Amino acid sequence: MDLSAEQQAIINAPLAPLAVIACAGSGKTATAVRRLVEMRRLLADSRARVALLSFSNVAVDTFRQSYQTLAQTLPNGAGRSRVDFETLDGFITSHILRPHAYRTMGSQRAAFLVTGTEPFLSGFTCRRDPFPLPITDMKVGFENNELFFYYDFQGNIKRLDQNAASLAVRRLGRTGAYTHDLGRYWAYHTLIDQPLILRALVRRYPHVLVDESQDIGLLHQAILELLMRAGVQVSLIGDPNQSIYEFAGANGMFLRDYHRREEVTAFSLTRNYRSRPSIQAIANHISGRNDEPHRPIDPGTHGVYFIGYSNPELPGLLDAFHAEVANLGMRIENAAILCRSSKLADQLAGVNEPSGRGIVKHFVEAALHRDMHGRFQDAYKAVVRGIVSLLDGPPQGLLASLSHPAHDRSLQDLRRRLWAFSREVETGLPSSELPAMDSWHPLMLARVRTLLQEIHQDFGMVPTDNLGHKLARTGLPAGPLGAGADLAAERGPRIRVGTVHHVKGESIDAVLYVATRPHLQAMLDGVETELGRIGYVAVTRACNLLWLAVPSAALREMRPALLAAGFQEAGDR
Ligand SMILES: Nc1ncnc2c1ncn2[C@@H]1O[C@H](COP(=O)(O)OP(=O)(O)OP(=O)(O)O)[C@@H](O)[C@H]1O
Repeated sequence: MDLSAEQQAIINAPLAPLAVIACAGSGKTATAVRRLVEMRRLLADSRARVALLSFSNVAVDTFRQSYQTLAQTLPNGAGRSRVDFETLDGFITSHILRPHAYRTMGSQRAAFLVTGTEPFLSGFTCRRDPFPLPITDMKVGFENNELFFYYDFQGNIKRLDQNAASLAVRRLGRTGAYTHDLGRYWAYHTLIDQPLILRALVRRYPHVLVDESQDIGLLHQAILELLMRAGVQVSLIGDPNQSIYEFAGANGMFLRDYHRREEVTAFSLTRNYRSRPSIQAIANHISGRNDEPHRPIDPGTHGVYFIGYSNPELPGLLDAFHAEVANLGMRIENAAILCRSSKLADQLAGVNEPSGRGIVKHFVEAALHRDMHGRFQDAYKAVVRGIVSLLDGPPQGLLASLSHPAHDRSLQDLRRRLWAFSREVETGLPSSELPAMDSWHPLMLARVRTLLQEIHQDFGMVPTDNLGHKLARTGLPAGPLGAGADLAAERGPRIRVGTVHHVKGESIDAVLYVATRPHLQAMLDGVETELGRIGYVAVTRACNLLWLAVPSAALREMRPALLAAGFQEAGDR
């Protein structure tokens, strides 16, 4: 790869904290992993380790694989294996929470994550008027160097009575349980209460590199600040204009302001390797930046178009996009239809509300995810919810541990068994194309019963009584669960539909972004708001073809601004 001068400068910078602000498609992955190799070269035989942290397991795996190839250039014995790749939360969990937090929590057992649906949590609430707040709705903020408890009221922060909240959190802490937010709270306090742990971490990881740093939340920042004060050199790399997790306390400010610190050196990446110049021009218009396209101008039929839609016309618009992708010789697996909300994504993908009642609904949902939409991960998670609901007093934390693969390796075998059940039509969850009442239901019941017996025998987890009653067939249709499944099969593979959040970090050949009027307005107004940044992320995923679907009712008013931004109107090709 022919690296740019900007990329080289970052890779070869001295061993010190860096702040790298990069535009979309600028090769952050390639740069960060090469920087890591160079850091390892500079550290030579030092026993110190370097951690490269990101926010998704996919990103972590990409870094790991890429490093394994590139690190071949390091001399033998240069400590090349002393690097760790993890998600930021994974790092906090494996180095602080799991091994050490129980002492600070006053618990007799190792800390464990809960998803929020575990029945025992109903006994944990925080005093609040007029109704107590479930502890799972409690959030932790960070202001003026202090943590505080609050809850979200229609998008606003409402501070809780701090004493009452702290009492509730400590009571839950004594059981060893934590929610995502409370996990970070306990990690922070563990580092303060147990300075030996902090010192050991600094010795082990004197250098930490955080990719996608715009996603660092306030509590993550609080933990990183403790590590930095104790001596860890932290480098941040990311794009503040792609900060789309504000609801989780990540607004990109930590990254944006990091270069102001005395010990930090600022760098930037301003060349987009991903998108055609016409797409890059729109990205510049939205972000107010002047980033440079790497790819040459090429007039072909690919490009950027807007097109009006009304709700009844949406299926036709999706078909037209599908046809255009095929016409241009692109692969449909490299195309995506994106929107802001998961509700609209489900509607566009044709996901129906699952039929059936109670626990049966989980299995119906799983079968539909698998058979109609090819969403195997979602199918697995629905099966996990169904099976855990059928266990009598399941081990605490089981639902969360099974749902988040990275969190607990001891459950590998059970996870495999549940994966097999959720995938295998012949031996596990039956096909949604069977008549639901008379064929799918009895088969499902018999196979769930067998699976529960095996789980009892092999893992010691006892099933509940009255399985037949809990898995009654009430509310199931006489015909197939996925009415229309035959039709879907006949139409062949379809372009995937998802939210913008789902495709963060990806390069996608052809993108159709289905926007509402507020989404469009926010995007055209720039990247100051989160909604505007979501539009920026959607646009900058596209390599070659970008279609923007605009509500017909807004077309007249928005046309001038869309043309000014660099879009062409679809009919004008
Ligand atoms: N020097 C280079 N020469 C050619 N291609 C490059 C170079 N650097 C990176 N690329 C390519 O650019 C593409 C985009 O890179 P990458 O996905 O890392 O971008 P990114 O900065 O993470 O983008 P985003 O933040 O928008 O997800 C990749 O296909 C990568 O291989």
